[in-house]
Amino acid sequence: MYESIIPFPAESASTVDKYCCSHSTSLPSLFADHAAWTVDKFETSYMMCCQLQAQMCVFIASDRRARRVLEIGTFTGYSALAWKEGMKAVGGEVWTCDVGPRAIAASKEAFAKYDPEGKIHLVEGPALQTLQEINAQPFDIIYIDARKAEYINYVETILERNLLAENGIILADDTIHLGLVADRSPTNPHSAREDIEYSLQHADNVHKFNEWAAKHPRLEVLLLPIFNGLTLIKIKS
Ligand SMILES: C[S@@+](CC[C@H](N)C(=O)[O-])C[C@H]1O[C@@H](n2cnc3c(N)ncnc32)[C@H](O)[C@@H]1O
Repeated sequence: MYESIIPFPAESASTVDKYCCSHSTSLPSLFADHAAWTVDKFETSYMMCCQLQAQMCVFIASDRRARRVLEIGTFTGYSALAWKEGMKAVGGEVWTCDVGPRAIAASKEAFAKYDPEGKIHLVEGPALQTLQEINAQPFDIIYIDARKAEYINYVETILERNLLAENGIILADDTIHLGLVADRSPTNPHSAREDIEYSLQHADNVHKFNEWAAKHPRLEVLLLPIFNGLTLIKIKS
């Protein structure tokens, strides 16, 4: 039996990633165009999810026959476009929110170009306010990809306001944060990063969320070591 993470040196990991992308259902060309545009315009383009994760969003949305997705953290709109793509057969809609002026401007530009039908709704403002104010018709998928220190509050508000549809799923991104949630010893190569103080702060916040979610009596939780960590959450029936 293999462990859940098979270690690869960085170069092999990149080759294996490309292999997985090219052996998964391909994305329309707009995704490569938009990713390249984001890399060109944003020094923080690493915040955008990777191609394989976008392929996963498309797959999950279509597999679950989702009609309404709520996304917390738009950035330039790459993952929102993936949710829309996954719901194209049913004409589903995405509500995505961001607070950063540059992200808002960039995603507006992207949605004007790639979503002329207006299936993606950009909500401007802090996520917690959006979660408090958004029309409480339930969502089939809620994707959390914004401020790590607020992940607990996001899920608490989702529960309080019944924002998740019956059999709906919450996906919380970046929940192993470079493995630093579990291992910050020198054996983890990321413990020697230049931005280690910042990364450890992130990891602490994510760790608090992971502990809280795993112990929550109403939640069923699966933390997967894919991408930068992805937690699947559903409400116990
Ligand atoms: C990791 S990026 C999102 C990436 C995007 N989901 C994608 O894959 O293309 C996180 C985004 O969350 C936004 N953000 C951070 N704190 C926020 C908050 N309190 N409310 C709303 N958005 C926030 C940031 O401006 C940033 O654009």
